[in-house]
Amino acid sequence: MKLLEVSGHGIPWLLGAAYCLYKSDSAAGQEVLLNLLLGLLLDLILVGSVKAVVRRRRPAHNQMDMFATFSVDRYSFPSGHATRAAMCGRFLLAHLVLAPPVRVLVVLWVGLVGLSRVLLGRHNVTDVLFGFWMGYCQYNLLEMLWLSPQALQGLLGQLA
Ligand SMILES: CC(C)=CCC/C(C)=C/COP(=O)(O)O
Repeated sequence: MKLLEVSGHGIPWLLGAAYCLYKSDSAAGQEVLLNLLLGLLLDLILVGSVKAVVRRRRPAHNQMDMFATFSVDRYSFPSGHATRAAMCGRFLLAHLVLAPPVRVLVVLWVGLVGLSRVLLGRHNVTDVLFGFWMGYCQYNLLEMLWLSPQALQGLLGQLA
């Protein structure tokens, strides 16, 4: 359960995407990884905002022993792990060429991350279900905001 928790945490995803971006030598790879990073940041902002507005307490039996949390993470609605798993799961399925068994594993991982949030006592079922829906929608938003290489060049040009 703890391993599933780490696998859906923001830090490994952010560090992993940043490292792959640093190592990537193809324009297509860089485009995908930069947009993944954008999605991960967007997820943190949106989940933090909803948590701060709704302020639903975590289940009473939860022990707050998670690593690297923000102050809003004392709230439980929605599950940030569920939003991230759903969004990243869709991202991987859409942007990586994966064999069918691996695609099944990705979907299984998304479901198991959600299940582990409830079994670890971190969340109520509704936090996770809403999190899955929100993560699914966040992926749609990311597709709409998708930064093309041209947009990136324009952005970097403006910064320089
Ligand atoms: C410090 C960073 C980058 C992310 C925090 C990730 C986190 C601990 C989210 C809380 O998830 P749940 O809402 O599922 O408990």
